[in-house]
Amino acid sequence: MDTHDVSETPQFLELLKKQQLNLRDAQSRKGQKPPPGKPRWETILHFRLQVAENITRDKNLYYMASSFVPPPYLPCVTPVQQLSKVLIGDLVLETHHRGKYLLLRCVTPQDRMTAVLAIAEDEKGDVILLQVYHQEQASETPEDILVEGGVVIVKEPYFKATSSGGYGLRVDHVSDIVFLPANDKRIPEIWQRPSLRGDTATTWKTKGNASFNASRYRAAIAAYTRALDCSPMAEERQTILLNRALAFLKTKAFDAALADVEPAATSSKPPEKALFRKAQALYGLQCFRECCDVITALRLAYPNNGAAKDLLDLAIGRLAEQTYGRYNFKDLRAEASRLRPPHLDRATYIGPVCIKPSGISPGGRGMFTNKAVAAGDLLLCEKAFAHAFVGESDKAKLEDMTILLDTATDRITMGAQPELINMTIRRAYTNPSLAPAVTGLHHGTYQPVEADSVDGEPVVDSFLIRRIVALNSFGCPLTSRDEYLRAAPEPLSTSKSKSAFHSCGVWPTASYINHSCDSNAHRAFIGDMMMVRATRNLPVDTELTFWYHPPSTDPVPYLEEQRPLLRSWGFMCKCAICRDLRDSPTTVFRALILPLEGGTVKKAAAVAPRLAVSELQLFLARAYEQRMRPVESARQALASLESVGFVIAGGDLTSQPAGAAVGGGAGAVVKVREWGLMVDHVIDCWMFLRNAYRRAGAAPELAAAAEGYAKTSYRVCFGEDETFEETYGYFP
Ligand SMILES: C[S@@+](CC[C@H](N)C(=O)[O-])C[C@H]1O[C@@H](n2cnc3c(N)ncnc32)[C@H](O)[C@@H]1O
Repeated sequence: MDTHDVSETPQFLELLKKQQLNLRDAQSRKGQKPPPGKPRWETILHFRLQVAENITRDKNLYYMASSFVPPPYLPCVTPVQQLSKVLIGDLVLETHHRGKYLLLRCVTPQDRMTAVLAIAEDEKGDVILLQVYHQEQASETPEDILVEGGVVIVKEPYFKATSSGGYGLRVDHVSDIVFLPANDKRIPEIWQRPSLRGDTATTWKTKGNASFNASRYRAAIAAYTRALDCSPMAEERQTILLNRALAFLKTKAFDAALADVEPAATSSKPPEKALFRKAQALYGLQCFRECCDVITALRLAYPNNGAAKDLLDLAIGRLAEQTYGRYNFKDLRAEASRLRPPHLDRATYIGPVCIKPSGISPGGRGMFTNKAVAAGDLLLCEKAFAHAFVGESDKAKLEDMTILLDTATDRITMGAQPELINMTIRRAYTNPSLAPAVTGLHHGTYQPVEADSVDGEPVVDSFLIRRIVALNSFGCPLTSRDEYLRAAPEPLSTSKSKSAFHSCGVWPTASYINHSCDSNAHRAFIGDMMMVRATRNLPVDTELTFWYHPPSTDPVPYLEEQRPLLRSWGFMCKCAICRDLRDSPTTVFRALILPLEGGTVKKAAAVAPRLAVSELQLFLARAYEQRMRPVESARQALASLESVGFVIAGGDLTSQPAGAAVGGGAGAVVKVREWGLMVDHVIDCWMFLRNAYRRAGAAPELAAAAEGYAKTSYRVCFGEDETFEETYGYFP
């Protein structure tokens, strides 16, 4: 939703078509052996040169990367011991070798492109290019994923032509590759490396500590695991587990950290470190109540632990956010402008809503109110499950953005989607307890595997996640308020350029909200937090909707309006605005003639919101205000609101005799009877009204009411109203 779709840009379309042709060509060789390739030495030398070239590449030069999505295939769910071994020479092209596995040793250092690459050999000495996707990014770890001399098992290997014209193994699912520890019995003798002298729990623990101190957490975890394999005594075992828990915390593997601290933390006299690390893991998993309980116990037993007090303060703050939706939005804004990426340490609040079968999305689910709410109420304030940020500078944009070309769906997007897919896969894989929040989201017709673990490891289907990200991710600005100000007319505008949403994220709870152009909820962003508020007064059990794609403010034909919805999400909207578009004879009639009927706008709420007309009236309200004509400005501002569905009682200045104090006495009210469509310019309409009432010398209640409605609209559009005065202070 709101992602930068470039599916109709000719140069990208051409790239996609070329790739589809290559794929078809490759498919025609399915089942064949590849022609004899370069000799082993040449393959290795060529790859080493490529790695060296990438290391010495001018770091000031950036190219926007492109990434092709191959046809989906399922992850292996058969345990390794039930698979039979094959050799490189047995592989045939464009084939998933189901029921088989390859044992490989890396014979070069790794290279990093979209995937991690290395040349690997089998036991016969044949070599092959290995491409492993969705591993930790270079920004997350200084460690190599494919280590020269390291041995891996590739389950059900997929052998295919590469985009550069060669051949290689492609591993898309994280659980389809097993990194064998050096002491693994499956490693043939010829590949075994000399063991560490002594090979005791203590030597491996010391090695783990050294790796940890060098921030090499993968290596530390592997060393601690080997130390545990050496059957240490109870006390040392506990130390090793607590050390490994800390390394897991560093890699954000909170489930694993929790499992490691649990024996010590639940013992009769839990050590301080065990309780503290348990509390940290619970915080990372957003289990704030449990986190508070553990730190409270820790503070009782160890009252001088200052770090525990700090963590308790944080956890109490998170718990208030999670339980009551109490956020300090000014702080959120300040952090979002300071932090890069703008990932805020905040909790998710799920307000008066529930998930139920939808009345709009056939056979699907939707989100409903579970009690009556008023316009402006907070329904949801959700922290992203994953959020891929694209920086503001041109250099950052080139670094962070990728063109994602999906050969199966013909969809091309520009932005951080490949990074978002990667982050989502990694988070679901690293913390299996969090995975269902994402894997349970809508995924269209994609049929995932049923198993969620194999060989004690989680199975995360990368193509399922790709599909889920395609159907459920949101494009987002750094903050909605700043985004609005960038594009707003003077004097609000801070820039002339209008930015597209290249950053994007996955907010699983908000993903249950279905689309309607005539929506009753609105989303806004501050960093990686999404606020969803009601745009109208809603009774209990109302299905909530917001825009996936905002309705056009220009008069456009119905089918054009539907195109992005149909292409990206596979449905046509049937809301009042769309019905109106479909049934009205011409766009000209809708845009111009109808509103002028009888000199006034036909009661908009009785028909359907008309954005194009509303914008025109807003323009007039502004023009009249600039010419100091409050009566006309108020009339146009009211008309603009009515054109987007507002039903408003009172507030009109026209009926007042010239020169008289207007709007006074018993009739001095302006009251919203029904809220309309919450487009951003609604705030301006209310502010023009407030100014008109003041300038015309109307009763102060009118100006106060108009400002109150402006503030509610501001809260809906930007998620908070704590910056209202700061933003609208310029109004006289
Ligand atoms: C982000 S999901 C929304 C939640 C989804 N209904 C579910 O069951 O999880 C997007 C999908 O919901 C369905 N959908 C959303 N809005 C719709 C609408 N107005 N009419 C029909 N289907 C809709 C489409 O299948 C779309 O691809």
